[in-house]
Parts: sequence; C-alpha cells; structure tokens
Amino acid sequence: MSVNSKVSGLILAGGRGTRMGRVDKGLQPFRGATLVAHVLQRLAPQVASVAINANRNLPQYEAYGCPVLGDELGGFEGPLAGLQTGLRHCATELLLTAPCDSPFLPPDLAQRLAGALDSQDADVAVAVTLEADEHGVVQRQLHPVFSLLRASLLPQLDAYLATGARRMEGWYKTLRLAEVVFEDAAAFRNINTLGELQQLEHAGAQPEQPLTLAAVASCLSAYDPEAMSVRDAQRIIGDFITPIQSSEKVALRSALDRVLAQDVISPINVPAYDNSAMDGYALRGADLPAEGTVTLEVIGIVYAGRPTALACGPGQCVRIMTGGAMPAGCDTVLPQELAAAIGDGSVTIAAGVLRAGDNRRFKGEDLAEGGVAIARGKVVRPADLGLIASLGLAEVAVQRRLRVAFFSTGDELRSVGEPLDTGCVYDSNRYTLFGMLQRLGCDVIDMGIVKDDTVALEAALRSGCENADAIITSGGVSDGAADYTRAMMARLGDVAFWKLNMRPGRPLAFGKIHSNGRSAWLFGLPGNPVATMVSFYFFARAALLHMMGANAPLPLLRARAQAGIRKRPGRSEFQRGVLSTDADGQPQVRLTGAQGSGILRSMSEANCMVVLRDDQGNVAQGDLVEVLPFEGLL
Ligand SMILES: Nc1nc2c(c(=O)[nH]1)N[C@H]1C(S)=C(S)[C@@H](COP(=O)(O)OP(=O)(O)OC[C@H]3O[C@@H](n4cnc5c(N)ncnc54)[C@H](O)[C@@H]3O)O[C@H]1N2
Ligand code: MOO
Ligand SMILES: [Mg+2]
Repeated sequence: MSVNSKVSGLILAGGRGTRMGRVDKGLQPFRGATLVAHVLQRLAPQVASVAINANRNLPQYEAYGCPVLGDELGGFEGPLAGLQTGLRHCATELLLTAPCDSPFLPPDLAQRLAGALDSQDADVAVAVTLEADEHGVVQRQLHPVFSLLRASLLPQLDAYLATGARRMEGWYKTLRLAEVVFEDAAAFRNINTLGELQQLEHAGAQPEQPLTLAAVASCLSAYDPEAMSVRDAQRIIGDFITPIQSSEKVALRSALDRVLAQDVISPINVPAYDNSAMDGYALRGADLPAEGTVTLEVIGIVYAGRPTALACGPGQCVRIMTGGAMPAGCDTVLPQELAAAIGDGSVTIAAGVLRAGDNRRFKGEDLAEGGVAIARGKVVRPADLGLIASLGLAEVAVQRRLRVAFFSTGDELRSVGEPLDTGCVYDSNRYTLFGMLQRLGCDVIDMGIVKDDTVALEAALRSGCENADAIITSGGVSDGAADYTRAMMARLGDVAFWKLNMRPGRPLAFGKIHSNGRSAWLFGLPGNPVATMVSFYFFARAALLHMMGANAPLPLLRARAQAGIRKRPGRSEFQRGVLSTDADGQPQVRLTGAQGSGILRSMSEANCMVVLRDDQGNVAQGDLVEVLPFEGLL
C-alpha cells in the first residue's frame, strides 16, 4: 500500500497572523493564487485527503473543496489546538501537517517522514534542517509544524492540552520523536510578514535567491537609469528593501519615538466597567418623562474608584461622580446642572433635557480586552505612551534601532576645526545627515571624510557594510572625472546609478553591497548640500523607516502660493519655502529666494519644501501647492 492512502493532510491556517498585521495569512495573494492554495497544491498529491484548520473566513477556505475545521478550543490557542481538531477528524492511521504560510514545502515530505516513523517506531516524525547561524556554526533547526503523527495520539494530546500547556515542542518531548533531516532549508521557509510575501512574490521561482535590483526594476513598464521619475525610483527602493527582523523589549518610557515591533494587545477592557461621564444622577432611561416633569428618589451616592452594590428600581436614582461605576438598573446620567430641582433626597427632571443612554461610558468602549490597541509599525508618540500605560503594560516590544553609517567624499572637504585651505569647503553634509538620521531615531556611525582614493573608499564602504544596516554617502555619484565612488560602489555589490528627473538631487546611487558575509543597503546621495537633504527626505527617509518596520508616510499638506512659481513640466522640483497662515488662518507658502543646490542658507531659512510633481507647469499666485513641513518630519 502506498504511503498516501494511510495519511490525511492538515493545513494549519488557524493562526492570528500577528506578525503579518493580523491578516488571514493563508488567504494572502501569492504568485497568482493564495498562500493556502500553494500549500494545498504541494500537499494534496502526498496524502489521501486534505483538511484545512481555520478559525475565520471559513467560506473562503471552503471554496478550495476541502473540509474546513475550526479549533475546538476556540480563542486562537495555537497550532496544537489545530492539531487536536485535525486528529479528531482524521480517518486514516496517520496525519501530516503543514502550515499555510510555507508555499515551498517538499514534495517528498510525507514519504520521508513516514519512512522514519516506521523505521524508528516513533509516535511523531518532524522535519529538521541544518542552518548556519550568524557565526557560521551549523545548527539543527526543528520545524515542529511539519510533522507526521499517529492518529492514535489524540487522547494524549487531549490530556496535554487539558493541563493548559500549548507548545508543540513541549508536547513532542513527551512522545517518541523521529527527526528527519531535509537538505533544502528553503523548502521550509515560511512567510511571516507582508514584506517577505512581497519580496518572494517578485523573487522568481527560487526563494533562496536574493532579490536583485534588475529583478525589481523589471516590474516597471520602462526602466531608464538615465531618466528616472521620482515615483519609479521610490517604488524600486521600496520593493528592494525588507524590514530588519530584530526587536527588543523596553520599559514604556524608553519606547518614545521607537517603532512598535508587535501589536499592543489590550489585556483588559478600558474602561473596565460602565461608568458615568458626568457629575450628576444615574437613572433608568425608562423613567424619563415624555412631557412635564418627573421626581426621582435618590437612594445613595457613588464615587469614582469605589465599587457600588446600589441598584435602582423604577422611580429611583443614584447621585454619581464622573468615573463612578453605573449602579445596576441605570443606563443614563443626568448632569446635575440640568436638574429642574434638587430636593432633600430627590431630584426633579423636566421632559426633553436628556435622552435615555446619555452620559454613560461603556465598559470596553475605548479598548476591548484582546483587541489591538496599537498596531505594530507605529512610531510611539506621547499619546501612545499614555494609551499603553492605560492598559497597565510596563514594557513593550520595539524594533531594534537601525544602525546607519555615513561619510562624506571629496578631496576638497575639510572638517570643522581644521583650517580651510584654498579651494576647499567645510563639510556640511555630515551635519545635516547627522541631524536627519538622529531625528529618525537611528544609531548613527559618523565615518568622517573619505578622500577621492580607491583604497580609502573601499575600506570605508566595507567597514560601513560590516557594522551597519545602511550606509549613506554624499558626493561622487555624478559622472565627474574624480568620482571614484561610483566605481567602488559598483564593485562591492548590486548598485544602480540613476539620473532622476528632479531638481535638486539629480544623481542618486542605490543598492546593496556586501563585505565578509555582511551586507548593507547603500544610498549614495549627491554632494551638493541641498541635494543631499532633498534626496534624503524623498528617498532615504522612507527606505530607512521601511527597514525599521515603521509606518510613517511623509506628512504632506496643501497651501496657497503667495506668488507665482516658474516650473518646467517633465521633472519634479523641490523648492525651499516658508509656510505661514493667511488672515483667514489658511496655510500659505512663499519661496525663500535663491534655490541653487549648493545654497544651504535658503534651506535653513525655509520651514518647508514646496513639492512640484513631474506633470505640474507654472504655478499662479493663489494656486494650491503641495508642501512638506519640516517641523514634525521624522
Ligand atoms: N556634467 C555633469 N555634471 C554634473 C551633473 C550632471 O548631470 N552632469 N550633475 C550635477 C548635479 S545636479 C549635482 S547634485 C552634482 C552631484 O555631484 P556629486 O554627487 O558627484 O558630488 P561632488 O561632485 O562630490 O560635489 C558636488 C558639490 O557639492 C560639494 N560638496 C560635496 N560634498 C560636500 C559636503 N560634504 N559638504 C559640503 N559641500 C559638499 C562639492 O564641493 C561640490 O561643489 O553634480 C553636478 N554636476
Ligand atoms: O542634483 Mo543637483 O542637486 O541639482 O545640484
Ligand atoms: Mg562630482
């Protein structure tokens, strides 16, 4: 008898998809189908039948023609709960599991696991791969959700779950386990984030192949590195970059300005109980008069923070303070200033001053227990600190800080503190870059000035690559005779040199370089000081935030031009402006004089950039233009 007829397949699709922003992972589109469809396609030929374990969107899963089984336990208790349901419905001797986010699972999974189960007389066989860790040491990696189990294990699993334990590996420890080594580690790759999903979507057939710039650029209808639009460049950068996968727990206050690495889940209802929004009288809405007045008996008083056993019957009310728990029977609060008369032990209410249900705050109306209070990717602001504190949480998981190395290139540059030789300029780009990176919350590594010298450049790029997640350079990316930077960048990795249809900031280098087993993203910004800043804001900033896993779009707004602006269609222009409010309090903007890309003074005088897109022509006085205010810009 072939292995197939003894095995039922179970696709585990019952998770919360927490790392994917709580989307239903299995149903995410991937290479023309969904993730679960890819898994089904690979699993079905290996087994007698397949069932899907899912806890939401059941009709969509049913559309694949398989039985869909919800967890018996309820409440997203993890893969063991799915396994329990799968074993309960398993009509064959063996059950094979695979997660819904592993579209590359091996075609011989069932066969090889079954072989080991038999030969080792084990209860369960589990896939293992050998993978080198960061020090190059090979480690055994167990993949507990790729398992083949005897259906007879159900009573043991029921008993294990009844203890409250939920970890797969914990349960396996109580069983006879056969480990089966598979050589192709990439086949067990599971997709945890939308970023990975997107990366693999474009990555060609082999998931282990790194994404190349050429592969990303091939998605554009036309790719001309000599005439790139701002939008295309932003798109390529966004598609090429993937977020770093590393987080840390920090004390709440230290989370300010950091990026949340996980959803903050509310452990409690906020507020924890129905309460009053006003100082006044809690009453039954049904007692409110349709006309004339009603006088209610005051049976007691409730203060905020003190539990109450008071309960109102018809004709009764309770004196209550803001935040006080609503007494049983009450659903409405009369603010005391709306009472027609307040007597000794009674209050009189006129018709029409109040509707039933007014001034009551519901338990959980701010946040419901188990709900997402703040989604991962949010940059933590003061209000978020307060919200997290209101949940009683003292720590949160944040993305580890991004390490960004930067240096300036050019023989003509001198550092602050050095004498200024003839023909030289002081290096200002390292200071603007320091400021912008610091504002983004990066750990910065200032590598100083690097001369136009191949050896020095190579050493600097390699050192940056080995010590940082990203490297930002300025200068040397145009095609001037002394621009050694380009040649060296290209030698160390996959780097594109673009001429963009924009002003300032026309040349830009972008890519990924490698050195001694490490890699880093590279942004080669143009040397002219204003061009450096503009390129940073419109390309590097979003890319760095994306690496940090942050969700922080540019805060653009619209303002009226106080004077006409000359603008040539066909390129984007970023002009320095001063944003203010007109006599009616509406935003207005004027330019700050000379706009040459070496003129930092007008950048310093500006408080915004006027963003004029490719297709825009001359701007007339009073026209609305897009503006990027510097204040509040991360
Ligand atoms: N024939 C062409 N020449 C240039 C083009 C072009 O398309 N064809 N593009 C121009 C544009 S636009 C820009 S922007 C610059 C960019 O050139 P590089 O990135 O190669 O930068 P450098 O040549 O090294 O420097 C340009 C300029 O900026 C000054 N600079 C450089 N670094 C700093 C610094 N850290 N602090 C202060 N000032 C700096 C440098 O002294 C030069 O004056 O190329 C145009 N040329
Ligand atoms: O890109 Mo350049 O910024 O115009 O000087
Ligand atoms: Mg140059």
